[in-house]
Amino acid sequence: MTALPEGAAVRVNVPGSSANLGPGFDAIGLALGVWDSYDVVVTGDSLVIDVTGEAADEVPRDASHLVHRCLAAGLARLGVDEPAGLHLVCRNGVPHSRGLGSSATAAVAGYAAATALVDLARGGDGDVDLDLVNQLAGEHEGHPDNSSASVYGGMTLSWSTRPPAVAPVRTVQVEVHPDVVPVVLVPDLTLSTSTARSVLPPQVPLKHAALNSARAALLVEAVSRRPELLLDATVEWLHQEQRREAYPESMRLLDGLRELGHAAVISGAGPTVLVLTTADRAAEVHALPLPQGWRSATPGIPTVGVRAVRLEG
Ligand SMILES: Nc1ncnc2c1ncn2[C@@H]1O[C@H](COP(=O)(O)OP(=O)(O)OP(=O)(O)O)[C@@H](O)[C@H]1O
Ligand SMILES: N[C@@H](CCO)C(=O)O
Repeated sequence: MTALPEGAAVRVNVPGSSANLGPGFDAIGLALGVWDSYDVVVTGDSLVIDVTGEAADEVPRDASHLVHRCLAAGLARLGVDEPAGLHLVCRNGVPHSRGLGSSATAAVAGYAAATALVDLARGGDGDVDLDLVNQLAGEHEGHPDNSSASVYGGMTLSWSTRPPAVAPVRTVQVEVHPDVVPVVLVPDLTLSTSTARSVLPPQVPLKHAALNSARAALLVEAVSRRPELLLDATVEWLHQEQRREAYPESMRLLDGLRELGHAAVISGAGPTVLVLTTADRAAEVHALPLPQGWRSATPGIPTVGVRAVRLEG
C-alpha cells in the first residue's frame, strides 16, 4: 500500500473535445484547444475546492465534485488510501453542458491526477498512466468518445473488446489532414447529456445502421486524407434527427450550413454545432450570421491530451 505524502502536488492540464463528428456516435472524438487546468495538493486535513472560470457558481465544493470523485476512485483502483486532506484548485475553461465534453474532461483530470500522484509517491516524476485513465474515464462516462480524445489528443477512434461493456477500451488515433479546421458555434443555452440520451430510441432500423456504417468509415478517410469528402462523410442516422426537438436552434443552424456545403454536425450531445471546414473556408463560416446568444471560435486540435506536471511545494 502506497500512501500519498503531505505536500505532494501536481498540475493537470486537459483539453475538451467534440464527440461523434456525425456518424461516429459514441466512438469518435476530436480534442479541441479549450482547456481545464487543475492543481491538486495533498494536505493534512479536510477537502478544500476552489473554482474559477466556466460554471464556477454551479459546481459543488464538497466530495461530490466530479474531479474529486474520479480522483478518489482512481486512488482506490490503485490501492491507495485517500489522503486526510486535499486542496483542489480548478480553472475551468471548457463550457459545461454544451457538447464540448466537459464531464469527460473533468473525469480524465481526476483519474490523471490520481495516477500522477501515485507515480510521485512511488518515486517517479508524476507521469500520467494514459491507458489506465482511458479505461477508467471511458467506463465512468459510459462511452469513451470524449474521454479518449481528452486523454490522447487529436482525433480518436475507440471501441470495446468486450461489448456491450464499455471496457476494456481500445483507442487508436486517426491522423487529421493539416487542412482540416474545426469551427465551433457555441450557444449560451445548455443541454445535459443525460437529457439528450434519454430521447434516443433503443433500436435503429438495420437499413439506417448500414447507411451509418458507410459514412463512419468514410469519415476516417475524409478527415485524414480527403477533406473534400467531409460533407458526405458527416451524414449520420443515429442521433441528430432523433434529438432535433432537444436542440431546434442548433439543427436549424446545421441545416443552413450544410445547404451551403459546410460539413456541420452537432458536437457531442449538443447544443454546440461543430463545422469541420478547411483553412480556405473557415472565414466564410465565421462570417455567417448567428442567432442571438451564439458565438464562434476556432479552438484548434491539440495533438497531445492530458498532461501532469509536478508542483514544488
Ligand atoms: N470541470 C468540472 N468540474 C466539476 N463538474 C463538472 C466539470 N465539468 C463538468 N462537470 C459536471 O458535468 C456536467 C456536464 O456534463 P454533461 O455530460 O451533461 O455535458 P458535457 O460533458 O459538457 O457535454 P457532452 O458530453 O455532450 O460533450 C456539469 O453539469 C457538471 O455537473
Ligand atoms: N456520444 C455522446 C457524446 C456526449 O457525451 C452522445 O452523443 O450522447
